[in-house]
Amino acid sequence: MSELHSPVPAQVSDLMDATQWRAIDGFADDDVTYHRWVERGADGERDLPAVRIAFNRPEVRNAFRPQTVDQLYRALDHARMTADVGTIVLTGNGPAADGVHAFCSGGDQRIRGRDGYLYEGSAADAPAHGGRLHILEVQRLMRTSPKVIVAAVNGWAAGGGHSLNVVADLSIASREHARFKQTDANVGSFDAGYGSTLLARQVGDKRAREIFFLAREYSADDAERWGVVNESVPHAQLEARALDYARIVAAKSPQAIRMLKFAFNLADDGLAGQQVFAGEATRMAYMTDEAQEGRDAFLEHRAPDWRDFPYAF
Ligand SMILES: CC(C)(COP(=O)(O)OP(=O)(O)OC[C@H]1O[C@@H](n2cnc3c(N)ncnc32)[C@H](O)[C@@H]1OP(=O)(O)O)[C@@H](O)C(=O)NCCC(=O)NCCSC(=O)CCC(=O)c1ccccc1C(=O)O
Repeated sequence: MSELHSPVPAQVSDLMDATQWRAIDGFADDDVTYHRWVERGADGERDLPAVRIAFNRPEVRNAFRPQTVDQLYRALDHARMTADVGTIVLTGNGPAADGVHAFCSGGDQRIRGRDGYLYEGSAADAPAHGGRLHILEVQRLMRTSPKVIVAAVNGWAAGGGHSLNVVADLSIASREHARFKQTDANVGSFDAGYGSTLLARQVGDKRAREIFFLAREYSADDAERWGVVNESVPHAQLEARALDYARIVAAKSPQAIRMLKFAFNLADDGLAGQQVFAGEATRMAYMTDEAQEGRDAFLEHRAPDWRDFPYAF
């Protein structure tokens, strides 16, 4: 436990209990906020095994522009590489000035060019300054991250925001404010990858077609019944429930959790999924005396001695 308390961060959302979080150094971004779960007590402060990543553009229902996607990717990747983090809570800040809550409403249609979404202002000089569609890179990172990603759907999940909920490992929705609508076809877009295919796995083929083809709004309770979220909870309890999930995940074996996540993904992700699963299997193999003998024999310029390591039966 650290002796010092970090400053209590700004209250970025109605649901965030700021006393349970600290800002993470080097991430003073504005389109996305990134916080580490902490426990502050009389005897100091300690980090707890979850982070909170939130869209922070409530005035446009948390739509993402290229800068938003860059910041989201950077935070997710930092969380991926933080060894004592088991769970990533993905949510939206708000509500907006009109009182409406949003998780994410997908790509920002105001800056959509002919070949993708365009950077604005000084960011327009970024190396990849043409049209971007890199929320798909975020989706892939969500799949390959060994952490459990919990979507805390606090309001609108529309278009590409609907797809992010689909890609998350677990989802909880605000009973009063979460609303779901797959609007891609309304605006000439189509998530023909995870957003549609995994959705069909979750809700069944006919229902997935209905959600995409008809783009009708549905509620948190519908989402729970159909299997788009794990549970619908009272709005005020949303983030606390996500942290309950984080607490439960933290009580499990980290190795078992990541092997299970990658096993769930393997068939749908094809060879790329097999590679991710196999990478973890290789890591486990490296931990054995047998693999160490292979390495040592090479370094000692001798033939490996495998006699202690029988072929399995
Ligand atoms: C979410 C709504 C249903 C909410 O409706 P409502 O509460 O009535 O609010 P509004 O009055 O509509 O909105 C308030 C305010 O916000 C602005 N706004 C909302 N959403 C967006 C948005 N996505 N882009 C820009 N601006 C937005 C809205 O204009 C209002 O502002 P005013 O100034 O007051 O006018 C409803 O808002 C809604 O339907 N929103 C649009 C949802 C949508 O169609 N999203 C885009 C879908 S396509 C997509 O996400 C593509 C991205 C993607 O994932 C992808 C797919 C395939 C390949 C690659 C990619 C990729 O990498 O990007």
